[in-house]
Amino acid sequence: MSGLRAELRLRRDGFALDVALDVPDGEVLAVLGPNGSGKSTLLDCLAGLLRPADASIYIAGRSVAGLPPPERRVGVLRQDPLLFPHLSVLDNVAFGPRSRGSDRATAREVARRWLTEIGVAEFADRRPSRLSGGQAQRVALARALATDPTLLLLDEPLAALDVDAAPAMRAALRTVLRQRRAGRVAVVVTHDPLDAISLADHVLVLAAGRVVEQGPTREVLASPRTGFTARIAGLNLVVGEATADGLRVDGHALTGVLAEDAVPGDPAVAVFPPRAVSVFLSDDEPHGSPRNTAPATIAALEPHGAVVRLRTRDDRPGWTSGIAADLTPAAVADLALDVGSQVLLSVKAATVDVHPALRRSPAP
Ligand SMILES: Nc1ncnc2c1ncn2[C@@H]1O[C@H](COP(=O)(O)OP(=O)(O)OP(=O)(O)O)[C@@H](O)[C@H]1O
Repeated sequence: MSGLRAELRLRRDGFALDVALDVPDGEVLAVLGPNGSGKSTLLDCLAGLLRPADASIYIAGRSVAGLPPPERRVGVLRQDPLLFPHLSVLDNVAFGPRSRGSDRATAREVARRWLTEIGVAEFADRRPSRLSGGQAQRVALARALATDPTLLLLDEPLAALDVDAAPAMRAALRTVLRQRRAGRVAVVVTHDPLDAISLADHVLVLAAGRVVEQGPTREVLASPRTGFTARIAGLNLVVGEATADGLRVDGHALTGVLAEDAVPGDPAVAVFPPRAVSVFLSDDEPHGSPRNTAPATIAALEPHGAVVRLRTRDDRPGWTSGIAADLTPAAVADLALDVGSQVLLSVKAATVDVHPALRRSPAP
């Protein structure tokens, strides 16, 4: 048995955590949930900082529930990089392999390799006080990886970074987590559905200490069953392959804005909000951007606050399958829309963000 498998029950005044999870080897789980839902508590249990009596945790087939943190082979990255101020960047990263028995030269070689991998090798000789917050956080990621953890725990690794520093860290996380390295599972706590989409194979949503949703990332975020997930997701997600100017889905093009690290030919996901989708009758002249206009069939029309949310059937090739669009009640009446109506959907290219996505099957 490999991967991560855990069943945890913990009680403390006014709060109970009750979670079962199972992450296959090499894969990434994103943990989402409102404040106070138990995300950090879950990570602390996995790391061994909390050791509830009622727990079974298997990492790579090894039972670790009774083990203290250093014996679990778990790497942890928190919002605060917590680097040793008196050591150079290189020695901060070499510290893990050193304490696991590597000699100094080998530990430094491992450290250098990870610093290079994460793109921060140029800071090897600096003290942490001379790093920006974003650089320090990337060094902390290299430090967590240099211990060769079988479980990598990331607790909101982007939350403390400002908007300028976050992209480099996000790219570093994508590089590392997309390797889908055999013998390693990663669990990342995040508030950002885009990070869940681009980093994680599976999503687990916690509410008040319990799992309220769990499953493949795209399924959970595309068909949210709870209000919380709907609020954080609430976006159209179209999976395909990146092109030079957008996404290709089943041979059909969707023009959009490519994220910096999206590579044409690689798996990608296009993301756009329901309010960015315009709806026309099939026999109307196409409006908006003709490039992103394609036919769809209405599957459902439901009130959604002040608007009507339309969903399309997911039975045709291309990007218009299973899409949500928000319309005013007046527009629904004007167009005489009903379930089964044939319509044209149009979405402006500028509102379609194309992000790298994970490959469907793990790398060999
Ligand atoms: N050291 C502690 N002792 C007692 N209760 C705690 C402690 N830390 C957290 N709690 C409580 O445990 C519950 C879960 O907290 P936890 O920090 O795991 O949630 P979270 O989902 O990580 O929240 P956030 O998104 O705000 O970080 C909360 O009710 C919190 O008040």
